Amino acid sequence: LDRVYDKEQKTKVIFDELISPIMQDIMSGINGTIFAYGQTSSGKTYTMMGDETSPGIISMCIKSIYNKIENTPSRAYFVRVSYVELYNENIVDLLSDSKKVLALGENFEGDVIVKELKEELVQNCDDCMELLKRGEKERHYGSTNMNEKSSRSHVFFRVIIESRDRDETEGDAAFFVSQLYLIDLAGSEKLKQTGNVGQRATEGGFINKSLLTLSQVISQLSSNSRFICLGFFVSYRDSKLTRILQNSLGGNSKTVFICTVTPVAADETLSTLRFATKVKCIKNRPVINE
Ligand SMILES: Nc1ncnc2c1ncn2[C@@H]1O[C@H](COP(=O)(O)OP(=O)(O)OP(=O)(O)O)[C@@H](O)[C@H]1O
Repeated sequence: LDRVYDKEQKTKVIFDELISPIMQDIMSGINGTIFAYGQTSSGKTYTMMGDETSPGIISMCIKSIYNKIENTPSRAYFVRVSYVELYNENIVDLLSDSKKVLALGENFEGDVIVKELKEELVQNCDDCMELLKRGEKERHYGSTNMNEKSSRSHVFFRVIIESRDRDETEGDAAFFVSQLYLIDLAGSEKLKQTGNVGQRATEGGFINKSLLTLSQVISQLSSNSRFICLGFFVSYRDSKLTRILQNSLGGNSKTVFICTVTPVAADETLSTLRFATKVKCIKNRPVINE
């Protein structure tokens, strides 16, 4: 693995050591993805969202983006944000008042997109944080025996950054376009440990199934990494989670997986570490999107 952090380490250290270099690239047209992956109650949401005393990775990324914008007056930046939840295999826009279930499709370049997804143009750091909070209120959380406030869905906060040199005339200017995906996955869970029944058990079933597909895709990518360019089969289509993440997992993105573990269950820790080891073998091919 690239780094191992113990429980004393602050999220800020992870940001400085692993995420900060990606933030430089994001501002220059290279896509980035940051995942939190691990069993239930191991600290994924704590790491990504933070709490009153410790800011999370997402707010640090937002601050870093606007810091960079303020310090680069020679370029004009346009920032758009979307926030999506995948709950029981249904995609819902957390920033839209309508709770309509959205479909997946492909754009002209063949990249997977969420159809009819609202993208908000954001002018400053405070507005962006406000959107994050607004979406956060709409997310599905629920109480289980393992975690009083357990994420019942996977959530994808996406920031799209376009920029051009202010000296060039608008029509002729080359645009950099990059997207940063910040993803808080729901955690794998065992019925015996969570004590879930009814709706919670149904949610747990969907969570485990999508994570299993993610794990299979990671296995295929890690063992066939050299052959992907030759069209090796990868089962992205087996779940919406892996379809949405197609580009971030085996394509044009610099991707960081933060894998969280807890001593509560040793076998789950082992499986998370195996997953992390496989992820480390995947070779993406990020390019500047101009
Ligand atoms: N590094 C940490 N320092 C202090 N508290 C933490 C830390 N990591 C997690 N916690 C606390 O542990 C509890 C579980 O964490 P969290 O909800 O982030 O887990 P999770 O992996 O997102 O779980 P789930 O998959 O069920 O949503 C929370 O009360 C959280 O505040």
